[in-house]
Amino acid sequence: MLRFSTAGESHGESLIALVSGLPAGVDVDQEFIDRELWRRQQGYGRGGRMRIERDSAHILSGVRHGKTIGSPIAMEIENRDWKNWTEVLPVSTGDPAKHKAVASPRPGHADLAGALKYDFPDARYVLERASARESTARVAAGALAKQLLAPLGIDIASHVIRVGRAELDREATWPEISALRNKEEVLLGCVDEASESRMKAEVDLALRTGDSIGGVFEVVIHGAPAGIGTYANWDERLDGILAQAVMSLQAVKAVEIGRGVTAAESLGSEVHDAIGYAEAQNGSHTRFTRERNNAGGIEGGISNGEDVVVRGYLKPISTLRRPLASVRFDTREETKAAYERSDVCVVPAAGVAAEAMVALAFARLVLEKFGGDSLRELKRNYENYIEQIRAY
Ligand SMILES: Cc1cc2nc3c(=O)[nH]c(=O)nc-3n(C[C@H](O)[C@H](O)[C@H](O)COP(=O)(O)O)c2cc1C
Ligand SMILES: C=C(O[C@@H]1CC(C(=O)O)=C[C@@H](OP(=O)(O)O)[C@H]1O)C(=O)O
Repeated sequence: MLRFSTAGESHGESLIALVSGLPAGVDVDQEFIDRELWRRQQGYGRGGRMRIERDSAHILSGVRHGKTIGSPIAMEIENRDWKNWTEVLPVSTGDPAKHKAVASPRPGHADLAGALKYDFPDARYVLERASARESTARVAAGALAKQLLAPLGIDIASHVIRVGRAELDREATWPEISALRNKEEVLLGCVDEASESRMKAEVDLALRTGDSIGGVFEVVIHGAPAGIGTYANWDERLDGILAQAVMSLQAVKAVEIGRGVTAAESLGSEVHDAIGYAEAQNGSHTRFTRERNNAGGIEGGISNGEDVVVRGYLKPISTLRRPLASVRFDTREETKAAYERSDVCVVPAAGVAAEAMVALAFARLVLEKFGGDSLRELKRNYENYIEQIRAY
């Protein structure tokens, strides 16, 4: 079974990703992993921290001569900012006088709920692990899942469809979405220049006014066959599994499959994707066709052979330069919420982290369905099934 977990705090020495259950023989390209980590660091509206970090995964185990060997893979990503925090946040007892309290909880962040739960006098330790710095380790793990899926012809990319009130005003195609990954400069990860400059104006307004902003990203799985996930049991449905994977990311407050949100206000004839039949097209595993994909490639909890489309809705960042009202942890006096520094907009970065989560969730289901202790065995099983689907 493909499993992964992460460890590490935002200003600790490093982050750890531990991935087990990958078959042997999968190519692991260090440059690809680091490029994914770079992509997660990009986007207009990020704070000062991204000028400090230069994320790179150091592979500690499970890979030899550039290929997986079937044993657990541990990766370490250094926090460059750690050296600025060694006295404030030492692992050993240290000097309590050096502790820098996060004295008043930030509405929207984990500060208050976390301090109450773990019985901390302030929120310093809470934000250390609640921080989305953790998503770095997920991206490193997700890069391995992507490298498992690539030889099966399954590819995953994301783009931004909303920042605040500014929305992408046309449909995006797969070639456009996938090409965004090759850009050397990322503004807001949107396929359309005019829409992107409206999105930038939304971020500028938040920056100017000491506010913050959220938005919507879309993750697309391209090239997947029909038949992944099942309606047979509630916890095996592909839509449910992807929703949990994406919702687990910091600041994601809603998940949509295909056009799930607007479907609720539309008629069935406008929503459901009529079925046709034609000769197999390039790259398509089935000869059943759809003119549109409002279902987002999933029906009955099963992939139906169309692109799988998952959207994540991000609330605005919680830390505000012009903070909301809060209360001091120590005296209970009214004050403003804590502010040190912060991102203002993270929609493209969250999209990259969501790609990783989607890749890990999908790779797990692919491995469960097709099995195999080596990539060769997996590919043989997979290609057999693709043949079956083609011949249906
Ligand atoms: C890539 C990324 C970067 C983030 N950066 C910040 C930040 O700089 N400041 C902040 O207050 N929240 C930031 N967040 C959001 C918080 O991590 C998140 O709101 C917090 O952990 C509380 O969790 P919740 O929003 O899921 O309830 C970021 C989220 C993501 C995905
Ligand atoms: C470090 C990252 O994001 C951080 C996520 C984050 C939060 O509260 O989630 C708060 C900020 O941390 P800091 O106060 O150290 O600047 C962000 O920079 C990252 O994305 O790699």
